[in-house]
Amino acid sequence: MENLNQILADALAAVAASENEAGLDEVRVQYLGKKGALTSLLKQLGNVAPEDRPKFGQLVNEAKQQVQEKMNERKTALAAAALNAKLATETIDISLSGKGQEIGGLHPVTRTMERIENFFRGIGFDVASGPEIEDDYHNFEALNIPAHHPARAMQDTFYFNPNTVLRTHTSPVQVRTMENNQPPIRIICPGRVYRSDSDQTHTPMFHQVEGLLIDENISFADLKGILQQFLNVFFEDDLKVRFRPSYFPFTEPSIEVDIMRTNSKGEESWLEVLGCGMVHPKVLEMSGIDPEKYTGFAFGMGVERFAMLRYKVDDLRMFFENDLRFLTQFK
Ligand SMILES: CNC(=O)COc1cccc(Nc2cc(Cl)ccn2)c1
Repeated sequence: MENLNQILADALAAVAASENEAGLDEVRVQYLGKKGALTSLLKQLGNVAPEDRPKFGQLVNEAKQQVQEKMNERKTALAAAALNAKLATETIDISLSGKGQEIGGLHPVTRTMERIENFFRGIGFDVASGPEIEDDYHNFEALNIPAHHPARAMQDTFYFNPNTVLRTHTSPVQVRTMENNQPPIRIICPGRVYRSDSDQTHTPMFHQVEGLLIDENISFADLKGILQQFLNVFFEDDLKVRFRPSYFPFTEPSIEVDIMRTNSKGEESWLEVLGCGMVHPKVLEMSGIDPEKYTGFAFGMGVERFAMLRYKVDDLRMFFENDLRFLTQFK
């Protein structure tokens, strides 16, 4: 009988000492299995006096029952511990500060284009767009740029083939608008343009906004008034503006517009900011608009140039390098 008590004590100690379900199962096999220590005791029933056999059998079964109950408790405890351990690795501390969602911002060139657009939308212009891959006619000929004109040369223009180019300005959008609409026409055409000469102050792709206003009785005074007002609003200053004679094949007269800049030492200088002029009668005529009935003016400006002036950026390449230290300043 003391043998049974010793085996029972060992079994209960083994259950309590089991670290995991596998260990617990080994204890089950060791004590309750077919060849288990407790089960084996029943095989020794033959050695027990007949009158003691019922009692002995009962004691052994009670011992097995006790071990099984302890094993069930231990199995439950081990499972709970395993679950808590797993949950502990998956807990999220909701009191931690969030990663935060960075808000984006617009590119300075985009901001400048929208600023220019907003002014002209405000005085009744529509915004027109068109293809960046253009045919020779819409990019040059319709603008009175003859075949031998230097602007058509390869050092300025990207050619796909003799008749297909990357547009060198957004004027073709204005030509297409004139071809498809009769006056009054009031549009601005912002967009990408391409020039094959690239160096420190020129990039092969840059942005322009051109404008076109055609109606009856449009005069040079309208041109001056609207562009003076645009420049004052854009630069938020009552600027001194100079309209200087120039030449473009598509306007007559042609004008280059300068604004007066004063540097930190108070020295004044004229700075060219855009070109404009009264639309050449031949350009109107080629696009189906009667120059005897209608007159108009047009202008063109480089967006990066305006962005550099407004944001005091001194290197054109900054706009294209996507350096976040530069771009995050414009959020
Ligand atoms: C950056 N751009 C500049 O310095 C000068 O741009 C200019 C100047 C004068 C006129 C135009 N555009 C234009 C368009 C048509 Cl459809 C007819 C006549 N003119 C663009």
